[in-house]
Amino acid sequence: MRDDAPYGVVVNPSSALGRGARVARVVLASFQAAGVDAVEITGVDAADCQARVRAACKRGLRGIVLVGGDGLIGLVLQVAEARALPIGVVPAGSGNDFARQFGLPRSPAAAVARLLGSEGAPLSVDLGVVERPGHDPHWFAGGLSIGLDAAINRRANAIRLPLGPLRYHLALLAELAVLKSRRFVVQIGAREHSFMGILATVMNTRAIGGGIPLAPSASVHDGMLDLVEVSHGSKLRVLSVLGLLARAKHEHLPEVTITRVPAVKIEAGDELAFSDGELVGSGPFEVRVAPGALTLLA
Ligand SMILES: Nc1ncnc2c1ncn2[C@@H]1O[C@H](COP(=O)(O)OP(=O)(O)OP(=O)(O)O)[C@@H](O)[C@H]1O
Repeated sequence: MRDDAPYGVVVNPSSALGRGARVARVVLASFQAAGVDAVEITGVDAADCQARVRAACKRGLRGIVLVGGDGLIGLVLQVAEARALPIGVVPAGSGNDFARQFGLPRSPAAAVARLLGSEGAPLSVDLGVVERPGHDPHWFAGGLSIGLDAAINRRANAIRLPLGPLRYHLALLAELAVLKSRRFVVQIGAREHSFMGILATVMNTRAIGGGIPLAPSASVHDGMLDLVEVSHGSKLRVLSVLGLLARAKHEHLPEVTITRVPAVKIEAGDELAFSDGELVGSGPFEVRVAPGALTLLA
C-alpha cells in the first residue's frame, strides 16, 4: 500500500444491468468529499477491465475499491497485483453475496465511509483457489458451485432483466423442472467417496444466489472451506430440501452433508463449475483455501 497513491475505483458498468455506473458516480464524489484521491478504472469488457487493473496496480495504488457484484470481485481476484492490495467493495450487483457476508452498506456513500474508516485495521479474509488440469489457478471469494447451483447460476446470468436476486429465484424454478442427479467423486485427504447427488459445492462465505445460505456456519476467518454435498431424492423431496435450505434449516437433513475442509478434489464428469457467479469450466477440480489471502477494507 502506498499512502501517497490514489485508490483505484474499479467499475463494472454492466453490473445489475447498469447500476454499477450510477453507483460509481456517488463513490467517486464520496472520495472527493473525503479529500482522498481516487481514479476510476473501467474497461470495455471483462478482459480489458483486468488489463487496466493490472496496469494501474503497476503505476501504484493505495488500495482498490470494487463497484459491482460478486462477478467483478472474482474478475479482479485473478489479477495477482490486485490481490496484494487492500480491497474494498461497494455492492452494485444483483446478488452481492460477498458484501452480504460482511453486512456492507448498500448506500454507496456509507460503504465508502466504512472502507475508509477501516484503513487502519483491515480484515484478513480467506479466499479459495481452484486448480484444473491445463488452466491457471482460479481464485474465488464466495464459493465454487458444481451441480444444481451452477446450473441455476448459468440460467440466471442469461436473464437480461433488472430483477436483482429474483433472477436466481426464477432460474431455480426453471432448473427444478429439469432436475437431474449427477455422480460426484470427492476426495478429502487420502479418503475418497462418491455419491449421486444434486450438488457438491465448496463455500468460503455463507450464501450464494443473492442470499441463499448454503453454508450457514461458514467463516471467512477459519482457514477452511465448507464442502456442501446434497444427495438426490424425489423432485418433491428436493423441493422440500431447497425450501429448508432457503431458511438455513438444512444442515441436519439426511440428504445434506457439510464438511469443513482445507482442501478437496471433486470430479463431476463434464459438469461446469461457476465461482463468484461466473463460469469456471469443467473439472476435475482441486480446491483449496488460501488463509487470510485477502486484505479487506470492511
Ligand atoms: N466492462 C466490464 N467490466 C467488468 N466486468 C464486466 C464488464 N462487462 C461485462 N463484465 C462482466 O460482468 C460480470 C458480472 O458483473 P457483476 O458481478 O459486477 O454484476 P452482477 O452479475 O449483476 O452481480 P452479482 O454477481 O452479484 O450477481 C463480471 O464477472 C464480468 O465478467
